[in-house]
Amino acid sequence: QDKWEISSTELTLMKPLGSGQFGVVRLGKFQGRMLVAVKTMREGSMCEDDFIEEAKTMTKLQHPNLVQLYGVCFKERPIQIVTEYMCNGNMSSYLRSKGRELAEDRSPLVDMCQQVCSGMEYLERSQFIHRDLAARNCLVGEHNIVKVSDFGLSRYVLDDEYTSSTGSKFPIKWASPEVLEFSRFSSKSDIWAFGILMWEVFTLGKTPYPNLNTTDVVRQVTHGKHLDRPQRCPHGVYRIMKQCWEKDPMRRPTFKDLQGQIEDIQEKDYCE
Ligand SMILES: Cn1cc(-c2ccnc(-n3ncc4cc(C(C)(C)C)cc(F)c4c3=O)c2CO)cc(Nc2ccncn2)c1=O
Repeated sequence: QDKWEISSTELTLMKPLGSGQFGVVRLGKFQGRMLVAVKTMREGSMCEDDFIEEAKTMTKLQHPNLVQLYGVCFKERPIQIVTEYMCNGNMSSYLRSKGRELAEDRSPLVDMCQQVCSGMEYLERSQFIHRDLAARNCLVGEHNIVKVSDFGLSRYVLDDEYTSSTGSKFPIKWASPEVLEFSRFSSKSDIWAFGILMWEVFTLGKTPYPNLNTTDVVRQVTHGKHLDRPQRCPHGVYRIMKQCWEKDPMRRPTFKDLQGQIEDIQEKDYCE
């Protein structure tokens, strides 16, 4: 039995944590002691065989700012995906509920962006594309620890409403021009999404392009019109967001570049 294969006898399922793209996710116990999250795949929601093949690679992606994939139960169907547990849920809800406290001093907000950037820099270095980076797909643990979650899983979603760029569930507001026009995903389209995520952080979890419908968002993005600077967002931070929204993917920074720029802001903030 490979390390990444988990037997259902090693799992005890507990309270539901919510339902995601593939069905219910529950809190669980692994080997009777370690708290984990268990996704039980809803029939027909995922291309399971392709995912099981890829799971070996994904368990090897290990970083302090990535939600760790521990393994998969696939001997019985539906398959169950077992990951690290993050006690404070997704970052979007966390920003909307706890954002006030965070915004008293701006550094926790910059720090959350820096953590996501660090996890994404590791994925970039590993030539791994997230494809659906957004605050809702990051999770929060103790002490404002933030980790990137569900990276790469969108490749296995069978729901056309989500996968097709004209589908009702497609994340239009996080999509770069080349993704909207040609479905061309890359680490540079992850960079675009990271800029949108930074805007989510500094608006404490607002939905981007408020009051705009899909057609208007696509028109604005393809015509190079960007989100405005959020009220509580320092100009230095907004300059970073705008780099992520260069129309030409090759003119966007790398996550490595962004890591350095965000660290410079943190040092400047602390020295002020
Ligand atoms: C690991 N983990 C997962 C979740 C959790 C719960 C429900 N849905 C989800 N989601 N959310 C989003 C999601 C998105 C995808 C895309 C393919 C990228 C579209 C694929 C998924 F499979 C999920 C999923 O399963 C998650 C995220 O995978 C919640 C946790 N924690 C808490 C804690 C307190 N309250 C609520 N949740 C936790 O620790």
